[in-house]
Amino acid sequence: MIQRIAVVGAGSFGSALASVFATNGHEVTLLARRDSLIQEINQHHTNKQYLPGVSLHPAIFATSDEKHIANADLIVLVVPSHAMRETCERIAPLLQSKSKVKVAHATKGLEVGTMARMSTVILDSCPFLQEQNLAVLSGPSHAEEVSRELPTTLVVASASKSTAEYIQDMLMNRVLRVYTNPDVVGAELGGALKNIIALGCGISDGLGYGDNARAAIMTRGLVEISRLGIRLGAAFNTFSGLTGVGDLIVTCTSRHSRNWNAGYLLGQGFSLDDALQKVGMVVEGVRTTKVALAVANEVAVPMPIASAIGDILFNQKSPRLAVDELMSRTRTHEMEPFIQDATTGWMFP
Ligand SMILES: NC(=O)c1ccc[n+]([C@@H]2O[C@H](COP(=O)([O-])OP(=O)(O)OC[C@H]3O[C@@H](n4cnc5c(N)ncnc54)[C@H](O)[C@@H]3O)[C@@H](O)[C@H]2O)c1
Ligand SMILES: O=P(O)(O)OC[C@H](O)CO
Repeated sequence: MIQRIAVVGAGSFGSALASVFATNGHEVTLLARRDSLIQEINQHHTNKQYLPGVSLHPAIFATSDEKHIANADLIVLVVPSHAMRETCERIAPLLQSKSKVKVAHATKGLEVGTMARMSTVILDSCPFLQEQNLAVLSGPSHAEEVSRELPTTLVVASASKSTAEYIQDMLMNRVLRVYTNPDVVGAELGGALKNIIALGCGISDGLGYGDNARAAIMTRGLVEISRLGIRLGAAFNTFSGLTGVGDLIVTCTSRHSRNWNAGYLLGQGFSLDDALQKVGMVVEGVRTTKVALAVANEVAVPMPIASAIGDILFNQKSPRLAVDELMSRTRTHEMEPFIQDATTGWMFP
Protein backbone atom coordinates (compact mmCIF):
# COMPACT_ATOMS: atom_id res chain seq x y z
CA MET A 1 0.00 0.00 0.00
CA ILE A 2 1.31 3.45 -0.85
CA GLN A 3 2.37 5.27 2.32
CA ARG A 4 3.07 8.97 2.95
CA ILE A 5 6.60 9.36 4.21
CA ALA A 6 8.24 12.50 5.57
CA VAL A 7 12.05 12.36 5.60
CA VAL A 8 13.49 15.06 7.86
CA GLY A 9 17.04 16.13 6.88
CA ALA A 10 18.11 16.55 3.25
CA GLY A 11 21.79 15.74 3.66
CA SER A 12 23.38 12.79 1.93
CA PHE A 13 21.59 9.98 3.74
CA GLY A 14 18.19 11.70 4.02
CA SER A 15 18.24 12.32 0.26
CA ALA A 16 19.32 8.74 -0.46
CA LEU A 17 16.59 7.25 1.74
CA ALA A 18 13.95 9.57 0.26
CA SER A 19 14.95 8.29 -3.17
CA VAL A 20 14.57 4.65 -2.09
CA PHE A 21 11.08 5.24 -0.66
CA ALA A 22 10.05 7.11 -3.83
CA THR A 23 11.49 4.36 -6.06
CA ASN A 24 9.35 1.89 -4.12
CA GLY A 25 6.26 3.92 -5.06
CA HIS A 26 5.63 5.81 -1.82
CA GLU A 27 4.65 9.47 -1.55
CA VAL A 28 7.77 11.20 -0.21
CA THR A 29 8.20 14.66 1.29
CA LEU A 30 11.80 15.64 2.02
CA LEU A 31 12.20 18.34 4.67
CA ALA A 32 15.12 20.64 3.90
CA ARG A 33 16.17 23.98 5.36
CA ARG A 34 17.67 25.94 2.46
CA ASP A 35 15.42 27.35 -0.28
CA SER A 36 18.14 26.87 -2.88
CA LEU A 37 18.35 23.15 -2.09
CA ILE A 38 14.56 22.79 -2.12
CA GLN A 39 14.44 24.33 -5.60
CA GLU A 40 17.32 22.16 -6.79
CA ILE A 41 15.64 18.95 -5.60
CA ASN A 42 12.21 19.84 -6.99
CA GLN A 43 13.42 21.22 -10.33
CA HIS A 44 16.58 19.24 -11.10
CA HIS A 45 16.20 16.18 -8.81
CA THR A 46 19.76 16.55 -7.56
CA ASN A 47 21.55 17.42 -4.33
CA LYS A 48 24.94 18.36 -5.75
CA GLN A 49 26.52 19.46 -2.49
CA TYR A 50 25.91 16.20 -0.64
CA LEU A 51 25.48 13.67 -3.48
CA PRO A 52 27.39 14.93 -6.49
CA GLY A 53 26.62 13.07 -9.73
CA VAL A 54 23.47 11.41 -8.34
CA SER A 55 19.96 11.67 -9.81
CA LEU A 56 17.32 11.57 -7.10
CA HIS A 57 13.89 10.10 -7.78
CA PRO A 58 11.84 12.82 -9.55
CA ALA A 59 8.75 12.20 -7.41
CA ILE A 60 10.41 13.48 -4.22
CA PHE A 61 8.76 16.69 -3.04
CA ALA A 62 11.17 18.90 -1.10
CA THR A 63 9.90 21.60 1.24
CA SER A 64 10.80 23.50 4.40
CA ASP A 65 7.18 23.52 5.53
CA GLU A 66 7.15 21.18 8.49
CA LYS A 67 3.33 21.04 8.47
CA HIS A 68 3.73 18.24 5.90
CA ILE A 69 5.07 16.07 8.69
CA ALA A 70 1.63 16.00 10.30
CA ASN A 71 0.14 14.12 7.33
CA ALA A 72 2.77 11.39 7.19
CA ASP A 73 2.24 7.71 7.99
CA LEU A 74 5.96 7.35 8.67
CA ILE A 75 8.46 10.01 9.73
CA VAL A 76 12.13 9.27 9.10
CA LEU A 77 14.58 11.48 10.99
CA VAL A 78 18.01 11.79 9.34
CA VAL A 79 19.47 14.86 11.01
CA PRO A 80 22.87 14.86 12.74
CA SER A 81 22.78 13.74 16.38
CA HIS A 82 23.49 17.26 17.68
CA ALA A 83 20.31 18.45 15.90
CA MET A 84 18.00 15.60 16.94
CA ARG A 85 16.61 17.14 20.14
CA GLU A 86 15.92 20.60 18.68
CA THR A 87 14.36 18.98 15.57
CA CYS A 88 12.07 16.74 17.65
CA GLU A 89 11.09 19.56 20.01
CA ARG A 90 10.21 21.72 16.99
CA ILE A 91 8.01 19.10 15.31
CA ALA A 92 6.47 17.76 18.54
CA PRO A 93 3.41 20.09 18.45
CA LEU A 94 2.61 18.81 14.93
CA LEU A 95 2.55 15.22 16.13
CA GLN A 96 0.82 15.58 19.47
CA SER A 97 -2.55 14.44 18.12
CA LYS A 98 -0.90 11.58 16.21
CA SER A 99 0.51 9.45 18.98
CA LYS A 100 0.29 6.34 16.77
CA VAL A 101 2.47 7.69 13.95
CA LYS A 102 5.51 5.53 13.18
CA VAL A 103 8.89 7.21 13.57
CA ALA A 104 12.26 5.88 12.42
CA HIS A 105 15.69 7.46 12.64
CA ALA A 106 18.97 6.74 10.86
CA THR A 107 21.21 8.94 13.00
CA LYS A 108 24.45 7.34 14.18
CA GLY A 109 25.52 9.34 17.20
CA LEU A 110 25.00 9.91 20.92
CA GLU A 111 23.85 13.16 22.55
CA VAL A 112 26.56 15.24 24.21
CA GLY A 113 25.62 16.15 27.80
CA THR A 114 22.89 13.57 28.38
CA MET A 115 24.94 10.72 26.78
CA ALA A 116 21.61 9.49 25.42
CA ARG A 117 20.94 7.26 22.42
CA MET A 118 18.83 8.85 19.71
CA SER A 119 15.64 6.87 20.46
CA THR A 120 15.82 8.17 24.03
CA VAL A 121 16.20 11.73 22.74
CA ILE A 122 13.17 11.25 20.45
CA LEU A 123 10.98 9.80 23.22
CA ASP A 124 12.16 12.50 25.68
CA SER A 125 11.21 15.32 23.36
CA CYS A 126 7.99 13.67 22.05
CA PRO A 127 6.78 11.81 25.18
CA PHE A 128 3.39 11.11 23.57
CA LEU A 129 5.04 8.81 20.98
CA GLN A 130 4.92 5.09 21.71
CA GLU A 131 8.13 3.10 21.89
CA GLN A 132 6.39 0.34 19.93
CA ASN A 133 6.09 2.72 16.98
CA LEU A 134 9.74 3.69 16.98
CA ALA A 135 12.46 2.10 14.85
CA VAL A 136 16.16 2.52 14.07
CA LEU A 137 17.67 2.16 10.61
CA SER A 138 21.27 1.09 10.64
CA GLY A 139 23.84 -1.09 8.88
CA PRO A 140 26.57 -0.64 6.25
CA SER A 141 24.98 1.87 3.93
CA HIS A 142 26.92 4.77 2.50
CA ALA A 143 24.53 7.26 0.91
CA GLU A 144 26.78 7.52 -2.16
CA GLU A 145 26.05 3.86 -2.97
CA VAL A 146 22.42 3.62 -1.78
CA SER A 147 21.53 6.58 -4.00
CA ARG A 148 23.22 4.89 -7.00
CA GLU A 149 21.22 1.72 -6.37
CA LEU A 150 24.28 -0.39 -5.61
CA PRO A 151 23.38 -3.54 -3.64
CA THR A 152 23.10 -2.70 0.06
CA THR A 153 21.79 -4.28 3.26
CA LEU A 154 20.14 -2.45 6.14
CA VAL A 155 18.71 -3.40 9.52
CA VAL A 156 15.51 -2.00 10.95
CA ALA A 157 15.50 -2.47 14.72
CA SER A 158 12.38 -1.97 16.80
CA ALA A 159 10.86 -3.21 20.03
CA SER A 160 7.83 -4.07 17.91
CA LYS A 161 8.12 -6.77 15.25
CA SER A 162 5.20 -5.32 13.31
CA THR A 163 6.75 -1.83 13.22
CA ALA A 164 10.05 -3.31 12.03
CA GLU A 165 8.28 -5.35 9.35
CA TYR A 166 6.19 -2.37 8.23
CA ILE A 167 9.37 -0.37 7.54
CA GLN A 168 11.22 -3.39 6.10
CA ASP A 169 8.37 -3.75 3.63
CA MET A 170 8.57 -0.10 2.56
CA LEU A 171 12.32 -0.11 2.01
CA MET A 172 13.09 -3.49 0.46
CA ASN A 173 13.64 -3.74 -3.27
CA ARG A 174 15.88 -5.59 -5.74
CA VAL A 175 18.99 -3.71 -4.60
CA LEU A 176 18.18 -3.09 -0.95
CA ARG A 177 17.80 -6.04 1.39
CA VAL A 178 16.48 -5.16 4.84
CA TYR A 179 16.66 -7.35 7.94
CA THR A 180 14.68 -6.84 11.15
CA ASN A 181 16.18 -7.02 14.65
CA PRO A 182 14.57 -6.42 18.08
CA ASP A 183 17.81 -5.01 19.58
CA VAL A 184 17.33 -1.24 19.40
CA VAL A 185 20.12 -0.56 21.92
CA GLY A 186 22.62 -2.69 20.00
CA ALA A 187 21.71 -1.22 16.62
CA GLU A 188 22.03 2.34 17.91
CA LEU A 189 25.26 1.76 19.81
CA GLY A 190 26.90 -0.27 17.03
CA GLY A 191 26.11 2.46 14.48
CA ALA A 192 27.35 5.27 16.71
CA LEU A 193 30.44 3.66 18.25
CA LYS A 194 31.93 2.29 15.02
CA ASN A 195 32.50 5.91 13.97
CA ILE A 196 35.16 6.24 16.68
CA ILE A 197 37.04 3.25 15.30
CA ALA A 198 36.74 4.59 11.74
CA LEU A 199 38.42 7.81 12.89
CA GLY A 200 41.22 5.63 14.32
CA CYS A 201 41.64 3.69 11.05
CA GLY A 202 41.77 6.96 9.13
CA ILE A 203 44.41 8.33 11.51
CA SER A 204 46.51 5.18 11.08
CA ASP A 205 46.19 5.30 7.28
CA GLY A 206 46.98 9.04 7.30
CA LEU A 207 50.15 8.33 9.27
CA GLY A 208 51.19 5.94 6.52
CA TYR A 209 50.74 2.79 8.61
CA GLY A 210 49.60 -0.29 6.75
CA ASP A 211 46.87 -2.88 6.41
CA ASN A 212 48.12 -4.76 9.48
CA ALA A 213 47.56 -1.71 11.69
CA ARG A 214 44.11 -1.04 10.20
CA ALA A 215 43.05 -4.66 10.75
CA ALA A 216 44.28 -4.47 14.35
CA ILE A 217 42.39 -1.25 15.06
CA MET A 218 39.21 -2.66 13.52
CA THR A 219 39.41 -5.94 15.44
CA ARG A 220 40.48 -4.60 18.81
CA GLY A 221 38.16 -1.63 18.27
CA LEU A 222 35.25 -4.03 17.80
CA VAL A 223 36.18 -5.68 21.11
CA GLU A 224 36.06 -2.29 22.84
CA ILE A 225 32.79 -1.11 21.39
CA SER A 226 31.10 -4.48 21.96
CA ARG A 227 32.32 -4.46 25.56
CA LEU A 228 30.77 -1.04 26.14
CA GLY A 229 27.63 -1.87 24.15
CA ILE A 230 26.95 -5.08 26.07
CA ARG A 231 27.54 -3.28 29.37
CA LEU A 232 24.89 -0.76 28.28
CA GLY A 233 22.33 -3.45 27.42
CA ALA A 234 23.04 -4.42 23.80
CA ALA A 235 22.86 -8.07 22.72
CA PHE A 236 26.28 -9.61 21.98
CA ASN A 237 25.07 -11.04 18.64
CA THR A 238 24.15 -7.61 17.32
CA PHE A 239 27.83 -6.62 17.30
CA SER A 240 28.64 -9.54 15.01
CA GLY A 241 25.86 -8.52 12.62
CA LEU A 242 25.32 -5.81 10.03
CA THR A 243 24.93 -2.98 12.53
CA GLY A 244 28.13 -4.03 14.31
CA VAL A 245 30.97 -5.57 12.36
CA GLY A 246 29.20 -4.89 9.02
CA ASP A 247 29.02 -1.16 9.55
CA LEU A 248 32.49 -1.14 11.12
CA ILE A 249 33.98 -2.71 7.97
CA VAL A 250 32.32 -0.27 5.59
CA THR A 251 33.16 2.81 7.63
CA CYS A 252 36.77 1.83 8.35
CA THR A 253 37.62 0.88 4.76
CA SER A 254 35.56 3.08 2.45
CA ARG A 255 36.72 6.19 0.65
CA HIS A 256 33.13 7.45 1.12
CA SER A 257 33.40 7.48 4.91
CA ARG A 258 33.26 10.91 6.49
CA ASN A 259 34.74 9.52 9.71
CA TRP A 260 37.62 7.69 8.00
CA ASN A 261 38.37 10.80 5.88
CA ALA A 262 38.44 13.08 8.92
CA GLY A 263 40.80 10.64 10.66
CA TYR A 264 43.01 10.43 7.57
CA LEU A 265 43.42 14.21 7.56
CA LEU A 266 44.28 14.18 11.27
CA GLY A 267 46.91 11.52 10.60
CA GLN A 268 48.29 13.71 7.83
CA GLY A 269 48.76 16.53 10.31
CA PHE A 270 45.65 18.68 9.82
CA SER A 271 44.03 20.20 12.92
CA LEU A 272 40.60 18.88 13.93
CA ASP A 273 38.87 22.09 12.78
CA ASP A 274 40.60 22.00 9.40
CA ALA A 275 39.87 18.30 8.95
CA LEU A 276 36.16 18.79 9.71
CA GLN A 277 35.95 21.75 7.39
CA LYS A 278 37.64 19.83 4.58
CA VAL A 279 35.23 16.88 4.95
CA GLY A 280 32.30 19.31 4.83
CA MET A 281 29.70 16.82 6.08
CA VAL A 282 28.74 15.61 9.52
CA VAL A 283 31.50 13.55 11.21
CA GLU A 284 29.54 11.91 14.03
CA GLY A 285 32.58 10.11 15.48
CA VAL A 286 34.04 13.26 17.03
CA ARG A 287 31.19 14.00 19.44
CA THR A 288 30.57 10.27 19.91
CA THR A 289 34.16 9.77 21.10
CA LYS A 290 33.61 12.37 23.80
CA VAL A 291 30.32 10.81 24.93
CA ALA A 292 31.55 7.20 24.74
CA LEU A 293 34.62 7.95 26.85
CA ALA A 294 32.49 9.66 29.49
CA VAL A 295 30.04 6.71 29.58
CA ALA A 296 32.87 4.14 29.59
CA ASN A 297 34.45 5.96 32.52
CA GLU A 298 31.14 5.93 34.39
CA VAL A 299 30.58 2.19 33.91
CA ALA A 300 34.30 1.29 34.25
CA VAL A 301 34.73 -0.25 30.80
CA PRO A 302 38.29 0.05 29.45
CA MET A 303 38.54 1.56 25.96
CA PRO A 304 42.23 2.11 25.21
CA ILE A 305 41.84 2.75 21.46
CA ALA A 306 38.96 5.18 21.95
CA SER A 307 40.93 6.92 24.72
CA ALA A 308 43.91 7.36 22.40
CA ILE A 309 41.61 8.79 19.73
CA GLY A 310 40.07 11.11 22.33
CA ASP A 311 43.56 12.36 23.25
CA ILE A 312 44.33 13.07 19.59
CA LEU A 313 40.99 14.83 19.04
CA PHE A 314 40.73 16.86 22.22
CA ASN A 315 44.11 16.95 23.96
CA GLN A 316 46.40 17.68 21.00
CA LYS A 317 48.27 14.41 21.45
CA SER A 318 50.43 13.58 18.45
CA PRO A 319 48.88 10.63 16.55
CA ARG A 320 52.29 8.92 16.27
CA LEU A 321 52.83 9.12 20.05
CA ALA A 322 49.30 7.79 20.65
CA VAL A 323 50.06 4.74 18.49
CA ASP A 324 53.42 4.18 20.25
CA GLU A 325 51.65 4.26 23.61
CA LEU A 326 48.96 1.82 22.46
CA MET A 327 51.61 -0.59 21.19
CA SER A 328 53.57 -0.52 24.45
CA ARG A 329 50.65 -1.15 26.82
CA THR A 330 51.07 -3.96 29.33
CA ARG A 331 50.92 -7.34 27.60
CA THR A 332 47.57 -9.10 27.91
CA HIS A 333 45.33 -11.94 26.67
CA GLU A 334 43.22 -11.64 23.58
CA MET A 335 39.98 -13.24 24.71
CA GLU A 336 37.68 -12.31 27.55
CA PRO A 337 36.02 -12.77 29.96
CA PHE A 338 38.73 -14.82 31.62
CA ILE A 339 38.61 -17.40 34.33
CA GLN A 340 41.79 -17.81 36.33
CA ASP A 341 43.15 -21.36 36.25
CA ALA A 342 44.53 -22.02 39.72
CA THR A 343 47.12 -24.60 38.63
CA THR A 344 48.70 -23.06 35.56
CA GLY A 345 47.96 -19.41 36.18
CA TRP A 346 46.65 -19.15 32.63
CA MET A 347 43.32 -17.53 31.97
CA PHE A 348 40.87 -19.28 29.67
CA PRO A 349 37.85 -17.86 27.93
N1 LIG B 1 25.92 9.68 4.85
C1 LIG B 1 25.76 8.38 5.03
O1 LIG B 1 26.22 7.56 4.23
C2 LIG B 1 25.01 7.89 6.22
C3 LIG B 1 24.56 6.57 6.24
C4 LIG B 1 23.85 6.12 7.34
C5 LIG B 1 23.59 6.96 8.40
N2 LIG B 1 24.03 8.24 8.34
C6 LIG B 1 23.73 9.10 9.49
O2 LIG B 1 22.74 10.04 9.09
C7 LIG B 1 22.89 11.25 9.85
C8 LIG B 1 22.96 12.41 8.87
O3 LIG B 1 24.16 12.23 8.13
P1 LIG B 1 24.38 12.71 6.64
O4 LIG B 1 25.61 12.01 6.18
O5 LIG B 1 23.14 12.64 5.84
O6 LIG B 1 24.77 14.21 6.93
P2 LIG B 1 25.18 15.37 5.91
O7 LIG B 1 26.33 16.05 6.46
O8 LIG B 1 25.23 14.82 4.53
O9 LIG B 1 23.89 16.30 6.01
C9 LIG B 1 23.44 16.78 7.24
C10 LIG B 1 22.06 17.37 7.04
O10 LIG B 1 21.58 17.79 8.32
C11 LIG B 1 21.19 19.14 8.21
N3 LIG B 1 21.44 19.81 9.48
C12 LIG B 1 22.62 20.19 9.97
N4 LIG B 1 22.44 20.82 11.16
C13 LIG B 1 21.11 20.81 11.38
C14 LIG B 1 20.30 21.33 12.39
N5 LIG B 1 20.83 21.96 13.44
N6 LIG B 1 18.95 21.15 12.30
C15 LIG B 1 18.42 20.49 11.24
N7 LIG B 1 19.15 20.00 10.24
C16 LIG B 1 20.48 20.16 10.31
C17 LIG B 1 22.03 19.74 7.10
O11 LIG B 1 21.40 20.87 6.55
C18 LIG B 1 22.07 18.57 6.12
O12 LIG B 1 20.90 18.55 5.35
C19 LIG B 1 24.19 11.08 10.65
O13 LIG B 1 23.87 10.73 11.97
C20 LIG B 1 24.90 9.92 9.97
O14 LIG B 1 25.70 9.17 10.83
C21 LIG B 1 24.72 8.74 7.28
O1 LIG C 1 30.49 8.17 6.16
P1 LIG C 1 30.44 7.87 7.62
O2 LIG C 1 31.75 7.54 8.21
O3 LIG C 1 29.73 8.95 8.35
O4 LIG C 1 29.52 6.55 7.80
C1 LIG C 1 28.26 6.55 7.20
C2 LIG C 1 27.47 5.31 7.55
O5 LIG C 1 27.39 5.15 8.95
C3 LIG C 1 27.93 4.06 6.88
O6 LIG C 1 27.04 3.00 7.14
